[in-house]
Amino acid sequence: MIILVMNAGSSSLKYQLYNMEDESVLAQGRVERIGMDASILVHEPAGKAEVNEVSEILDHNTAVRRLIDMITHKEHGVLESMKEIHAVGHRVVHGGESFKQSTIVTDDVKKEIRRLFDLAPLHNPPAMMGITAVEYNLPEVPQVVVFDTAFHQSMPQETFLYPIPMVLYRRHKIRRYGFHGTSHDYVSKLAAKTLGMPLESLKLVTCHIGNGASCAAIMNGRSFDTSMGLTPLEGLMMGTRSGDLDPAIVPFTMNKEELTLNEVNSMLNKHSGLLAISGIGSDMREIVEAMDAGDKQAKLAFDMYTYRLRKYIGAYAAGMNGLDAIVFTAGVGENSVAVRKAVCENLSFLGIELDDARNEVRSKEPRSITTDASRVKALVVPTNEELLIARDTDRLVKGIV
Ligand SMILES: Nc1ncnc2c1ncn2[C@@H]1O[C@H](COP(=O)(O)OP(=O)(O)O)[C@@H](O)[C@H]1O
Ligand SMILES: CC(=O)OP(=O)(O)O
Ligand SMILES: [Mg+2]
Repeated sequence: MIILVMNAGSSSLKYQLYNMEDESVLAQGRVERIGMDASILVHEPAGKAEVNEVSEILDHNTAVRRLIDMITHKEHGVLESMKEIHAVGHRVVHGGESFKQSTIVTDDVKKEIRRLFDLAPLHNPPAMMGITAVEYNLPEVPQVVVFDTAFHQSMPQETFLYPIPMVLYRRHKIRRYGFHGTSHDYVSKLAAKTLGMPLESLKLVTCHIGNGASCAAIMNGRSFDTSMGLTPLEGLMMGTRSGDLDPAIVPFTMNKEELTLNEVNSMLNKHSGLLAISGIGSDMREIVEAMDAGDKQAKLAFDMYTYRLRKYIGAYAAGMNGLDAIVFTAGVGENSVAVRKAVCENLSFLGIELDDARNEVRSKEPRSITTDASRVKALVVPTNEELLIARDTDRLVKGIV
C-alpha cells in the first residue's frame, strides 16, 4: 500500500510518501509561499538528488499538481504513475467535538470540517484546500483525515471546561480541545515501550516543544489534560505565541494602543513568545547561541520559556497525583540539550535526576536522559506525526476499525 501524507498550512504544504509494506519513506518534501511570488518547492526522493525549485504556485490545487508531477517525474520521481497511490491521509488541526478518531473523507465529513472553520480559521481552511485539491487531481483515491484534537477527546469535563458561563459551551462549544494529539499519542506509546512498562500503568507528561508547543498529562494511556485550549494559543510560551496570560491584557491593550481584534490576535500569535522577549528571533538555536554569548534579553527569554514549562510539569504531576516520566519531543525537545537541562535540573524535588552525559547524546532513537537511580525518568522520544497519519490511513482504507 502506497500512502501520501499531507500537512497543509495557510501558505505551505508538506508531504511524505510511504510504502506501508515496511513503513519506508519513498519521498518527502514541501511547497512554501503558496500564493506569493517566488514559491519554493523542495522534493527529496529516497536515494536520489534533492530538487529545489522556485516558481509561481498560485494555490493549493497547483501545489498538489506540482507534487504529483515530482513524485512521478522521469528523473526525480519514485512512482511510475499516480495510480500507484492507494490513499491520501491529511493532518487536520481542529476536529472539534465531532471527531474522536480519524475517519474516511465523505461529504458529511467535509461539511463538518467546514463548520469548524470558525474555531481554527488559520488551520482548517488550508487542510480543506488540500482535500479538495486531491479530489480534483486524484479523483479515485480514498482520503482519510487525522485530527490534532482527537486524542484529547478523552479529557474529563473538569479539565476541558473553562470557568465561564456554561451557555458559552452550549451555544458555541467554547472549551479546551488541545492540539498536537497525534504527537502526544505517538510518543506516549513509544515512551512506555522504552521504559518497558504497560502504558496503562503510567503517569506521563509529554512535552511537544517545536514552533508550536504543548504539554499533555497522560494517565491510563489517555489524555487527561493539555496546555493548548480552544485554539493553539494557550499554554506554554512558544516561538512567536504568548501562551498563558491574564485575559484582561487583551481589552486593556486594545484600549491603550487602539488595536483592532485582528491586530491584537496577530500580536499574541505572531509577535510574542521568544521573539518578543529576546528581540532576536523565534528559533531556540538562536536564543541559546545569543544567551551563551552574554545577551541578557536572550537569557531572559530562555529562563521564562523553561520556567513556564516546569510550571506545567509540576501542575500536571499534581493533577495526576503522581508522575513516572516526562517526555521531550519535537524540534526543541529532541534537540536542545540546554532546554532539557534547565527543565530537569530544577525538578529535582520531583525525583528527576539528570544524567548530563546521556542528555548530550545525539540520536534519532528514543532514550532516557536520567540516571538509572532517578525515581522519575526523563526521556527524549522523536515524534513522527506523519507515520501515525499513514498508519491510520492504511488501517481505515483496509476497513480495519
Ligand atoms: N538543535 C536545536 N537546538 C534548539 N532548538 C532547535 C534545534 N533544532 C531545531 N530546533 C527548534 O525546533 C523548532 C522547530 O520545531 P518543529 O517541531 O520542527 O516545528 P514545527 O513542526 O511546528 O514547524 C525551531 O523553531 C527551533 O527553535
Ligand atoms: C496546532 C499547532 O500549534 O501546530 P503547529 O505546532 O504545527 O503550529
Ligand atoms: Mg509541528
